[in-house]
Amino acid sequence: MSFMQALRRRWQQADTLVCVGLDPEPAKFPAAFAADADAVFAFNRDIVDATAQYACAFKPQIAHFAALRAEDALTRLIAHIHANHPDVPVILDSKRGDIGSTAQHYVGEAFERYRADAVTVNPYLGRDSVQPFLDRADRGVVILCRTSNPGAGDLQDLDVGGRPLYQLVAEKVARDWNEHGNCALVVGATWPEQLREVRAIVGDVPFLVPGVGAQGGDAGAVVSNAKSADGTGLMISSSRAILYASNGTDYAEAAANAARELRDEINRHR
Ligand SMILES: O=C(O)c1cc(=O)[nH]c(=O)n1[C@@H]1O[C@H](COP(=O)(O)O)[C@@H](O)[C@H]1O
Repeated sequence: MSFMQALRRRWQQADTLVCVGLDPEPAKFPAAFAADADAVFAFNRDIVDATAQYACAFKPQIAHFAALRAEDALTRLIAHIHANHPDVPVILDSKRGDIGSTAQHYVGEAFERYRADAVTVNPYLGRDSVQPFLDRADRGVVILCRTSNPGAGDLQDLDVGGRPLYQLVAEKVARDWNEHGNCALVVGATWPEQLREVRAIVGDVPFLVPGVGAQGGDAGAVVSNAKSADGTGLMISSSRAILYASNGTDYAEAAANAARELRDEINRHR
């Protein structure tokens, strides 16, 4: 089954638009992990198992693992998700982008090495840099459009023939790059107006929407402005607010509660 089929099925069957972000920061782990040599894997595994029922996707962020030399933990974590929660697709957040010959190796990294179902990609180098990802019709290509950070507009809002650049990115992806129907767009929860604008341009193309929780975005406004015609179309992603909801012995339960509360808040606005 392709990433898009798995995502749509998960939206329907589990009735959730929550994406659980996996961004390990050992300093924030509960004390019980201090003596655990495999803490990065063990903590994330516990979070995954506690939150899977509320998740339409998991999104491990690669730098959080690589900086800790924990690539092996990332490999095992994704294998654990596939084995134990096979209905929940995995988006590798690596925001890759390079000339085509190098991009091919990033494709191998995401889909062969880590066995992710989808990957985040930076479109700044243009279509040929994204093409090796687009060619993998079975995998999702999640393309940065209007990011959640305060400086998103520095470049993404620049005027290109009377329109901001992020709108052109949205249009190109939806009309030209999405030949296999495997594209999604990143639009931050911190920008409700832009969410509405991009939805109007791209029809039902799914959005990955980070920026609720720690970055302060309003999940209700995201849903009202950016849901697709059938009330889905969104992977609303939260990392720290779920992962570190408690650093006590109840960390897994607290993470599950945070994910459930986010799901319920989202569903109230659908
Ligand atoms: O592609 C992303 O996932 C992403 C895009 C974006 O515009 N903003 C953004 O915060 N992210 C990622 O989403 C996560 C947000 O984490 P929290 O703010 O803790 O929920 C981090 O892993 C970011 O790298």
